[in-house]
Amino acid sequence: MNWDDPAETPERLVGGAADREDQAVEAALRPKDLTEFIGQERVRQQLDLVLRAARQRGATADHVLLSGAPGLGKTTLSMIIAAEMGAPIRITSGPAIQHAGDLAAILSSLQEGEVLFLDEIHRMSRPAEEMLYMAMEDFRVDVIVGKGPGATAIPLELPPFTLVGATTRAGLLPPPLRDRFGFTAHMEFYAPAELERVIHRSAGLLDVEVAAEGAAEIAGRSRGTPRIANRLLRRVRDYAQVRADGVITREIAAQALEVYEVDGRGLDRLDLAVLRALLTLFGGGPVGLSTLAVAVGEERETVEEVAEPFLVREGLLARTPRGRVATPAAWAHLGLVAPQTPPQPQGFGAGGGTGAPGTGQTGLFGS
Ligand SMILES: Nc1ncnc2c1ncn2[C@@H]1O[C@H](COP(=O)(O)OP(=O)(O)OP(=O)(O)O)[C@@H](O)[C@H]1O
Repeated sequence: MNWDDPAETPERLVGGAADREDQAVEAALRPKDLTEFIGQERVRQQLDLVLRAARQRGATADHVLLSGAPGLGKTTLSMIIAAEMGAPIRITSGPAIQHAGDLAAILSSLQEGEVLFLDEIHRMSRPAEEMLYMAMEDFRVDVIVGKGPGATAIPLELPPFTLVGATTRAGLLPPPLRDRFGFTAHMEFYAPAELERVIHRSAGLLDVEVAAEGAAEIAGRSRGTPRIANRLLRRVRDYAQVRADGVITREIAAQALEVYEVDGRGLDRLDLAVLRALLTLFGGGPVGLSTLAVAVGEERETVEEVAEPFLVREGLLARTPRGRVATPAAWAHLGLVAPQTPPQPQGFGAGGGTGAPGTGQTGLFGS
């Protein structure tokens, strides 16, 4: 199962990728200029300078690369760049550009100064990527006409434009592409206080009354991600409307998120299942990834790519050469006591094993 695919997992409240409802409502919640954009102070200041300077020179802004996890505001920032430059914006993504011709068609139809937002730029095809090098540097592309020995390259001049590339994996970009961006910004996860501001702002726009402690309660469960904060806010709003008087207090937020199975730290059912298995079935590890996945009844990739990154980030789980290991914080979070002497690994290498030792899986994961 792909937990970040909205079609497959509409119920995953703490996934970073946008689900259908997010896509429908996000436009209304997006900050429209840099002053409205919350947090990311350094990125904001640097970008402000880049854009102001370009405006003063009457020039098109330099190409911008934004990297960071899903839902941190890369699309929002690209729209703000266009708005600040008074320029139109064209939005596309790496997977949508599979042939160089697809890119040539987009580039040749850009207006002067237009912002081209290329999401998931690391997923573009190689020929398109190579075409982009020249377009970014010289505002020119060579369109190849014909095939084989008779093929000819016809140079095509482009109007100056600003490419805003977004990627969740800056390390995957080939250096020649990375080097062609004049400004690169890495977006960090948001501090709880910043997420509280995001929640108050969104609550205002959605016409929902939220108390300071209610916003703090939601912020603490939002995994440092504005998209998740906005999504949890909408679910808590539903609960407050149906079960209370519509006002989001700390109690209402906590009760609502318990119903939706998002715990006080933002862990959901899958995260907790992985952690609980690691602690109760394997004494805190080390245990191989495949064994852990079997124990929670999930694919290895799901555990590795969906649950683990947040558990590692939160300091609850460590990946070691001998397998996955729970940290003291994990024991504390589940209210369990770590065994005095860590049990010896029972033959589960990092590459996998065959299943939980003797304890069986039905009690914990049978439902
Ligand atoms: N700094 C911020 N201040 C206020 N709201 C924000 C901020 N950053 C993001 N948001 C909100 O979070 C939502 C998601 O942001 P956005 O779509 O820009 O994320 P993204 O990084 O482009 O995600 P993806 O990588 O999935 O495309 C937006 O609707 C926006 O309202």
